[in-house]
Amino acid sequence: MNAEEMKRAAAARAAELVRDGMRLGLGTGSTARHFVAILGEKVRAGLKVVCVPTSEATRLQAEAEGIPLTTLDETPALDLTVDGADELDDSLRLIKGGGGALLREKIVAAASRRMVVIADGSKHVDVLGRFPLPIEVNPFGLRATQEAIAQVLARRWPSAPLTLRRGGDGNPFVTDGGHFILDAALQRIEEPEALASDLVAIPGVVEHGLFLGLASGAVIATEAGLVELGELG
Ligand SMILES: O=C[C@H](O)[C@H](O)[C@H](O)COP(=O)(O)O
Repeated sequence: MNAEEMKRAAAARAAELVRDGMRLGLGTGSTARHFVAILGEKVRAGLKVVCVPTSEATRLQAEAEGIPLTTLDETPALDLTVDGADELDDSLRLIKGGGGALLREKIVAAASRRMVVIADGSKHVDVLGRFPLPIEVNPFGLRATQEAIAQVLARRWPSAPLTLRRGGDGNPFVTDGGHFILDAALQRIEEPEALASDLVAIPGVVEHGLFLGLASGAVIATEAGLVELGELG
């Protein structure tokens, strides 16, 4: 199986968890995209669900698929969110935000009774951190916030690069919420919980890509087949 086939296989397994009447969170990214496509097929075949998308990109795809959408204002509690991840470890701790959707993804995951991660085997790691950690910041005071983050990081990572994410046009990448993203190349995050509390204490930090205690299960597609972590049902 190539990477896309693995993503599709993980998404198809997660789609089996969906029941009539469910309120769903729809993730963002190339893996979640497969889930939304499969869900669209089921909806067109008669499945009744309402869904909250975690990004404008996912909202557009879901609309095109004919999936009924709602908002967290109308539907503040969800049954299940299915989303991809940039990295996950055996304890279902995640790094997310490679596509810049981390803020809405975290709000939606936190509003869901269950969050199931879908990924190909390359995302499953022993220690988080090889994927640069996305940190979403308010554009106001960018440089001051960047320096405050660098000081916090320097306690454990004396020379970790902290880079403002840019789009293809060279301008700063802007999230759906109108914020910027700083990517921290940390390589190994031995204590993600400690780093998470340090980051949220910095004014100007809107959110970070460490998802801790949010995922309840994962479906990981490997060459040898599907591996399930945690609780799916
Ligand atoms: O902001 C993007 C999201 O956190 C994605 O879920 C994550 O980047 C994984 O995306 P993909 O499935 O494309 O690797």
